[in-house]
Amino acid sequence: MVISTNLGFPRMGANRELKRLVENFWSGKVDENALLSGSKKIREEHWSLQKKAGLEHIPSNDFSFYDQVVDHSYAFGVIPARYKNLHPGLETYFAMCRGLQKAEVDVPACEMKKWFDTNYHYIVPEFEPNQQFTLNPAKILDEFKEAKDIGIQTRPVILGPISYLLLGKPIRGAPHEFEPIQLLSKLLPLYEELLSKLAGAGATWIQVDEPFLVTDLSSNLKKEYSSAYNALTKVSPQLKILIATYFERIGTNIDFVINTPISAIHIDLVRAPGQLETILKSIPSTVSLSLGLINGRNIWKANFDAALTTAQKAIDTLGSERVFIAPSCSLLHTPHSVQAEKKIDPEILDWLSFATEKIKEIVTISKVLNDGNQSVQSEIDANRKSVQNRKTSPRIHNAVVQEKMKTLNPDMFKRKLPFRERQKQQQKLGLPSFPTTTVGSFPQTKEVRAVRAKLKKGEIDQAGYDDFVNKEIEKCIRFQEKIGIDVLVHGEFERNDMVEFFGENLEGYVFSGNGWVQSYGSRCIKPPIIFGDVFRPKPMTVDVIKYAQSLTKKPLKGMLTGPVTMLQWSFVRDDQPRKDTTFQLALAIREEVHDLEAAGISVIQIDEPAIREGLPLRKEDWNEYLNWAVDAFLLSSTGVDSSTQIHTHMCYSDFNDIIESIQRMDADVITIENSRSDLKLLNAFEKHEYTNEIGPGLYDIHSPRVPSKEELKARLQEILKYISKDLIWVNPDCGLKTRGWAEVESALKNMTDVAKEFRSIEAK
Ligand code: MET
Ligand SMILES: [Zn+2]
Repeated sequence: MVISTNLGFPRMGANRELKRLVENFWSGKVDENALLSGSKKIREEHWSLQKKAGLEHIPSNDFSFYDQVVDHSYAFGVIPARYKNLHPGLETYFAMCRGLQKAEVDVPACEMKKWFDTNYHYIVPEFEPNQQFTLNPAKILDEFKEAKDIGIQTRPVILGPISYLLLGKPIRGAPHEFEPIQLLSKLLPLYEELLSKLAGAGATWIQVDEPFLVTDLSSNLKKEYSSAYNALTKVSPQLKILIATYFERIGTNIDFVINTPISAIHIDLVRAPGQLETILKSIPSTVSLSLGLINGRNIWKANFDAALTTAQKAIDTLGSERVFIAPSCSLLHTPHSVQAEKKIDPEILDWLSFATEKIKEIVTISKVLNDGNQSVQSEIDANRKSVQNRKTSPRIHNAVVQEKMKTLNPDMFKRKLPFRERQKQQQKLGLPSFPTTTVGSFPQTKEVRAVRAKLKKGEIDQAGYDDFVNKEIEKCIRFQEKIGIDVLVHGEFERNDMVEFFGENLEGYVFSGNGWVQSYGSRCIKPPIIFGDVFRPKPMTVDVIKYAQSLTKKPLKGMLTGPVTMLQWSFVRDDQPRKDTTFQLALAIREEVHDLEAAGISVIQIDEPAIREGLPLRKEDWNEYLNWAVDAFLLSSTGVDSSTQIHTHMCYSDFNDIIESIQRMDADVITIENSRSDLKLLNAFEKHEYTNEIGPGLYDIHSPRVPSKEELKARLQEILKYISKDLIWVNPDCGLKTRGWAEVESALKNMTDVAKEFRSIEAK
């Protein structure tokens, strides 16, 4: 008999109840008791929902008030010294997550980082070389008991010791040679104690997540891994350990695993279906295999027939007793349920499956494998019909797009002239040295958002809305002219979000009403869904940009979101390679670029903030990705005259390892975020002799602080050490939409003054 299992359920609740609960707790609207009882209710609902669906291995401790990694830090006493004087309990916990400012206390939050290649962010643990660990297992044990109290035996989920340590960083000032993994032998006894307590409470299976097993690990970790799992498996004869890997193939890291007496291993067969064969060959006869068949990171219905074929292959080799059916990873990365979707077109809605539906899929597949089709024949028929309909629907396949894709030729991926010659032609823009610009958005004030909400509710009409936006644009332009910005922007007031705006204007996209996914803490995002061939039915930004340009004699920069970012920040099709979808997006943007140029716009920015986060987890896969990602950018940006200046923008700081790809993007100007990290990263541009123009963010827009002129001068001086002065642009490090006007005015004024000062020094 195969076993139906889940690796983790989204925490927020059907209507983001958890978000509201913790936010109300933070603002003092509800007390700790209300928080605890409210969250207990959410957990119970989620367990019951999975139980009712017929799922056998139901996870516990997949819940968190903020993030599962910070929960582990709290459970093992990994609390940085700066929080030690706070009240133990929730005050300390939330201070680590979000900082704390109250009478006499002012502590910043811990660093937050992306969870592997997802859009979920975790709180980075900080380890001291002589770190002391203390076990505080209450949360993990209590949640197990809570479920037991309502008659549900759960499989607790914990993060394995190797991955937990590898996710962390040394505290600031720790000696160079210190690496957190050196703490393993000290941490292990606490993991053993935790497991023994769980066994004591009645747990029989435990899921230990070791996602680092899908990354390139040094072989000396192998010893650490063996000693860790040899110890953990000895804790209790009644406790079986499942090691969970996800997001990529386990590869040769399987060697780490198979020599330890674990009871089961989970593999991601959605991301890495090819690994099944090898694993079936190497898996020891005492180990069960958990098949990650249902996509835990996307929103499409599973293809039952395909999943059943794969599962059958595993059963043929291992026997059904040793096979689990599972999602590819925790369902944390999918929304709660399609039940709440009232507005999505019914044809498309029928193709979707969120977490609740995915649980049912897992159960149905398990039933077929165990008892044959009889009891679930109607589900199988419905699934076949839906899968078939999606494959053949005219909504998905657009002949015009397909034809266009066939006509792509190498000339569409390069500018007509090399950068140096384009640079000469772009002198027509009449820009001074140290030209100033911004990254695009200006403050999205409460008022701007309120007017957009009114439009959505039908309280004002489109003309009224456009009128309002036009006035904002005019104000924004007058302000930029007044302080002497050289390349102006319109301010992006008409855009709710840089991806959603374009998604709404392109065909092939659909938007959920309630498809929220946790991004960090209580923050959720609702990624657009790309379901079909993408195309641009009509110009998207030309009218607004033309209007903005008509207000000024200075060059006005047209603002677009790049193809890779459009892809990365959406739920994407699983019926064609990501590359193909990205190229369709690129073609749509290329057409927009063309129309902007024809409308007289001679500076166009195509933002690609997400290009780096698309990097695969395995280094050997980087080139393939970077090749098509850069090609997509080139396809979107190169159809212009040499005198048209193409800008791009990226906001992250590690440029070193992809600098050659950035060079290949061949944007005339790139503005980058670098003000939060130090300027060392500009080394990348110097060392690799990056040839095009660069605007290293002169100040950090993520803080309301107004940088002084002295500060800005010092930074620009520093930048001059790395980048030759004829290539330097002066700009903030990202868009200004989250800031208030007062700060923006002062900061930009200081920035333009400093640029002017540098020009006049140079003139002398
Ligand atoms: C996350 S990058 C943001 C770029 C966009 N043009 C903006 O200014 O908001
Ligand atoms: Zn940015």
